[in-house]
Amino acid sequence: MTSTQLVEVVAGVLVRPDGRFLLASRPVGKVYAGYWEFPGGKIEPGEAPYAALVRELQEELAITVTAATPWLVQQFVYPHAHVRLRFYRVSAWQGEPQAQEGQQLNWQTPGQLDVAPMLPANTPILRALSLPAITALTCAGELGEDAVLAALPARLAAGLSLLIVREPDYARDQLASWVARLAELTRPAGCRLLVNAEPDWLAGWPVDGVHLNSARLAACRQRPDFAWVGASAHRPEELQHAAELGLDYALLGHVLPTASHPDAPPLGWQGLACQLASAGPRLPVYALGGLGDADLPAACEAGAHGVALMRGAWA
Ligand SMILES: Nc1nc2c([nH]c(=O)n2[C@H]2C[C@H](O)[C@@H](COP(=O)(O)OP(=O)(O)OP(=O)(O)O)O2)c(=O)[nH]1
Repeated sequence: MTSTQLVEVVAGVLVRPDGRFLLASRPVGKVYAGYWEFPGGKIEPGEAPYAALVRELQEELAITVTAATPWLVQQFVYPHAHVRLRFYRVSAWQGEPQAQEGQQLNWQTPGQLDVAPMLPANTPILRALSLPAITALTCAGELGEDAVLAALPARLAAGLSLLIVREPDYARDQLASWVARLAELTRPAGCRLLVNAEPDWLAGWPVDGVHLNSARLAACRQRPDFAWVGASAHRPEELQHAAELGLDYALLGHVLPTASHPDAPPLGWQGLACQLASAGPRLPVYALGGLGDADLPAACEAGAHGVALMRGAWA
């Protein structure tokens, strides 16, 4: 095998209801033996990716997958092969995973990995796993700051861990004081706070990162220097650009009719699924636009990482 051949691989991220996910060690005799990976393996000639996933997890873990959705796609050049990895999130299966090939199995908590070493291609996957399924965007310009602040504690109590401040009509000083008010609630709750603004504005603000609107994303040539960086996208090419910059997530929409874009037709769930399939998302993508908590299963079914709620977060 030469490194110019593209080897197609599927891998399953088994996620339990408590949020923990399964890793397996690569057995003796395989390349990178002893490294940790997500269970899976090579797609056979003529085999559909989903069928390969079901087969591999049956062979390696003796389980039958009953619910899995496409998630991220990564390419990586190893000395032994150039691989394209299709990761699925597996949310339901029959049987209890049991190592069939002498591998070790270990359930891990997102963001708190305690096994090593991990296959190098998987680093972005582990970071993506620490992003929540539901994120929220503020819209205080429309609803009023007090309405958002009144609803925020319940959101934080329900596990909100990524809040994006989006106030396109705020001047810099107004935005700074709004962010400070929000940080008083988000900081103690361990919720990351990102702001949709000029990255230069945020020096010294109590934030964890920046969110680029699509115009800033288009102009961006290098990842801004923040712990967390996301962006808004409307087309597959913008998702690709965000991935090439090494951003942590993208928002894609609008999926359903929304007051933010009254004149533009919504993508719909089918349109979202088509865009995600054509982009082969290399970073987690949140569906955005006219959505509520109840839309999470449809978003995941379409291949999104989760949902981004705006008005639907504060109702
Ligand atoms: N299964 C799996 N493979 C991964 C992950 N990350 C990653 O870079 N890879 C790479 C390692 C290998 O080069 C390739 C998978 O090939 P493999 O040798 O494990 O495939 P297989 O289970 O079909 O094994 P074999 O029958 O060919 O021996 O993908 C991952 O998380 N899971």
